[in-house]
Amino acid sequence: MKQELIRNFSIIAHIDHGKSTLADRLLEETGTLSAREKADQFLDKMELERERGITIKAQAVRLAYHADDGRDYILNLIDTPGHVDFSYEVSRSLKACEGALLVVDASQGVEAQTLANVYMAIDQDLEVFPVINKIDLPAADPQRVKDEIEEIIGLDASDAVEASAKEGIGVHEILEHIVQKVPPPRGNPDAPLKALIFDSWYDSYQGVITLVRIVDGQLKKGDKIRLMATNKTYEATQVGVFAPHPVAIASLSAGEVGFVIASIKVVQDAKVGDTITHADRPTDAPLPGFQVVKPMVFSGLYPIDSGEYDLLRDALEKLRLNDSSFSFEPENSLALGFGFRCGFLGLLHMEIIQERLEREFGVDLITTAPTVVYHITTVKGEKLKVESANMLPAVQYIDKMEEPFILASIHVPNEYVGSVLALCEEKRGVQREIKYLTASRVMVVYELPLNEIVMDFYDRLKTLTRGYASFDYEPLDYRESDLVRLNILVNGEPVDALSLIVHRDKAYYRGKELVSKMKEFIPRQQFEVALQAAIGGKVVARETVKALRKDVTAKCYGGDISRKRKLLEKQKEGKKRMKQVGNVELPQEAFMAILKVKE
Ligand SMILES: Nc1nc2c(ncn2[C@@H]2O[C@H](COP(=O)(O)OP(=O)(O)OP(=O)(O)O)[C@@H](O)[C@H]2O)c(=O)[nH]1
Repeated sequence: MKQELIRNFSIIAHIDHGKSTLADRLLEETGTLSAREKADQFLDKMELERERGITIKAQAVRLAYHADDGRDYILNLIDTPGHVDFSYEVSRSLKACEGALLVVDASQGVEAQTLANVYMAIDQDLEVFPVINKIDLPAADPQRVKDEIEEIIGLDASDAVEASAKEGIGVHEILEHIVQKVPPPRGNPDAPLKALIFDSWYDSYQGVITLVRIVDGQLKKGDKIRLMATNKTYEATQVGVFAPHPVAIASLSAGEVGFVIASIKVVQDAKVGDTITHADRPTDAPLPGFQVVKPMVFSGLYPIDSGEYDLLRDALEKLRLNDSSFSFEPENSLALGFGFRCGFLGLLHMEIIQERLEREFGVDLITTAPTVVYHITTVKGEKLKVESANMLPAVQYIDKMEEPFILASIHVPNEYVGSVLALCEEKRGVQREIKYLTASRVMVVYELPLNEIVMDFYDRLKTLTRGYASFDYEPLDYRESDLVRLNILVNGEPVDALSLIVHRDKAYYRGKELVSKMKEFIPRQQFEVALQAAIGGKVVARETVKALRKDVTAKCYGGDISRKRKLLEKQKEGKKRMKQVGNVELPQEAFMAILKVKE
């Protein structure tokens, strides 16, 4: 395939601005998708993705396009994840492209997430051109959005395409822009092979499938290949493209995008960002930018029924096969028994995994509140990484504690700036910048402790701004901080799974709020239940759940049996999520109360 007839591009968009809908339109317009497939958005693969309307895994689809200039082009659409948790994957997907469409909702305008990805694309020298989507909406204001794109991002929006992915307006024009504006790839097909892995996943029939962009050289079926990060060699048993279904081809050459199957057993051996070369004629240096992504957020996952421990372990192993950024190791809790401490890229990643465990694998879980990784220096000078309060050494052994900070950018209409600033201050933020992007939109930049973000920051931001704020963050550094371990005691027994690490200034307040929230969730039992919050040996708050007096079904007067049964069933359902702690039954909500504490 001649490189001048290839265009590799991706679509950058804020969540819900219409990326998947537009991608499907492009597939349809180029005849890549059959009528039957149009019913469903093709690019969002997993059921969960479709339900939540978010794109998780990057994918590449080859489109054949007969352009107005009479030539036949190959357009490779490389789909990128749309969430801050997956920004490393986004960066690698963009590396596989020469250009990007910037899709902006004509009624919403530029949002924080759009910005992060668009700057990433500009940094990587991609040709970025705007598409104003959803012009069919009554609230659409394409001119305002074009002005915003020019003012905020500094991109020329004068010939931005005005489109409606929903109604198919502007789709042909977008394809022509891709052909005319995105530069063709330039790689040397005769040089030693350099192929960038920008996605990989596990398939139970084929093993690991990697999506690659050939930067230099050629990759043929049967070639002996080497993955440079692990230095392991394999045979490329299949080479192909998604069009959109997998089609085997003889070889992929410089500039092309496709998949390689090479009997790789686990995704950990074919990490995103790694370089594939030939075993017998290797390239000198791998492609730059390879990173091993590290989990940022940790949480304990425990089966409600301890008999499901093996089931949970198998499910976690299956999920890890497919997701090299997810980690887990066995953990033991006095309160919850045997479970696993799991590491995630961020909160969304965590929710996705938890949901898949319950939905696809049928494991009922108790999850503990998410925490971050703290750096501890002991009095002996040892350095520890601690990701749960229970791993924290006793105070007398700790010399210094550090916590991770992030740089958060929040975009918000100016009427909400006051509340956003108050929230950031309350969350121990350090203000960096407040900037008017337009007359009515403001960008607020704060340095914030990640520990405060994993609690309830995002939900509160959304509530305070009625959903109008958009939020993006990147890791910054570790800073020394005055942190303490807050213990929760149920009838005098410390519940290890409920301990948490908090800033000293907040410990008293958080402890107080926590026990009062827990009180709401813990059903009355045959005896009184005391809930206490303590720092070290010092109790800082106490609440009591009074003993049960009445029969719950007593109010079902008149012997209405169906109603009575319903109530009992409801109770049974509730039981499923109960965990026996000492002699007290705690529901899942009590464990999550930590997250629901408002300050
Ligand atoms: N009115 C209107 N709605 C649209 C248009 N394009 C997309 N939508 C709707 O906007 C919503 C979000 O569209 P998606 O294509 O799923 O958005 P996305 O950007 O892919 O979202 P993520 O996958 O979460 O990144 C859906 O309900 C679409 O039907 C459009 O041109 N006009």
